Amino acid sequence: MLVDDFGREVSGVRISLTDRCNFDCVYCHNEGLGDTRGPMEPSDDEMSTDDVVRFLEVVEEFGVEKVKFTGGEPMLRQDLAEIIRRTPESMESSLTTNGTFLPGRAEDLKEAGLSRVNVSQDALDPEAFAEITKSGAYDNVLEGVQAALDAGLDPVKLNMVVFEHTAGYVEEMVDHVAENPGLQLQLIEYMPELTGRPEWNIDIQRVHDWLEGKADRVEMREMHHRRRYYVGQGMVEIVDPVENEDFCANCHRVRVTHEGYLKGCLNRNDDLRPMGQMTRGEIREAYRETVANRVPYYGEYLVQDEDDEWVINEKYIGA
Ligand SMILES: Nc1nc2c(ncn2[C@@H]2O[C@H](COP(=O)(O)OP(=O)(O)OP(=O)(O)O)[C@@H](O)[C@H]2O)c(=O)[nH]1
Ligand SMILES: C[S@@+](CC[C@H](N)C(=O)[O-])C[C@H]1O[C@@H](n2cnc3c(N)ncnc32)[C@H](O)[C@@H]1O
Ligand code: SF4
Ligand code: SF4
Repeated sequence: MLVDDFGREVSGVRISLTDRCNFDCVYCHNEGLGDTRGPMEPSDDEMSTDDVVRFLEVVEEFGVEKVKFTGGEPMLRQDLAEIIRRTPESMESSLTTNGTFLPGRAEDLKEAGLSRVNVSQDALDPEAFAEITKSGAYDNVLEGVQAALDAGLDPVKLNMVVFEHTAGYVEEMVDHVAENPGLQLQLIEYMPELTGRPEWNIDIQRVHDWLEGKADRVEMREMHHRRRYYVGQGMVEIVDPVENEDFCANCHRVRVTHEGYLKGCLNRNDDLRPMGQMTRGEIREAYRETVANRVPYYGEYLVQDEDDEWVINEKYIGA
């Protein structure tokens, strides 16, 4: 496994398969690429099936153990099951989706080798859901979650971004997973730096404190040192990257954009390496360079000045 200059092994890759989406969530960071999504129109800049598979075969040589498929909405790719089927057997594959296309397709994905799925569901209330996603697909998403459970995808994680529009629904969502075996919940800290709406922010520490009092047991996950709270039959994990040096110090994934650009960090677009029509040997080299240039975003790329403000480390200005 390759290790970067900060001692972080790269054990996983996170691949955005498309920037297209059938939703228009008010907070969407689109995996760091800004709002370039068009609803359903076909796109000619996406990696082909073969490009994705070739990349996975190369990183398998470096001992990468896990791949996460995301987007945009990755299930808009009709070749998703084929990609999963052709993913090297040694790698665990998981998917992050808005869930709308899971009914009727979850079983195929499971059969193709998908291990588990994360479904974005920000509330148990259709009106709040519609306001956030700009879609009327609430029932469809619930059906998608059930289809994933029925297909035996395990676990099925619900992703909920904690921000102004959803804060009032956190308790209900925690109770929901506590009562439903097979479901887990990820409470994701809202990232304002990629959306430009700081006023929607909620202090995630308040949620940690509340869960600490409610949980039967608390664990720390190796990746990102995320805290996991066990409540009833469910597990609630907090994903809190913002201004969190410990989170970045334990970041073990390289990312790939839908056009096939390697990228060392979600929050940075100044280290992109296009794989384009590269040969396997060239991809190998580009991957090595990406890992070699990885830096923890908070704590190294951004550092705190004397007023505790996060500013770009001088080393990286103009680099
Ligand atoms: N800044 C930052 N945010 C991340 C990172 N990983 C996940 N997130 C945030 O968490 C969201 C949900 O991630 P998911 O795609 O569900 O996957 P995950 O939670 O990272 O992975 P698993 O728990 O292993 O399924 C992402 O879209 C980001 O908003 C990371 O490395 N850095
Ligand atoms: C970009 S989406 C891509 C996959 C799929 N379309 C979905 O919604 O699950 C991946 C995850 O990013 C989260 N996300 C998007 N914008 C965010 C933001 N500004 N802050 C925190 N999480 C965000 C979403 O809630 C979703 O769980
Ligand atoms: S469903 Fe996912 S990709 Fe689509 S707008 Fe919402 S968060 Fe973004
Ligand atoms: S370095 Fe930090 S911000 Fe960048 S991807 Fe890793 S955890 Fe996220």
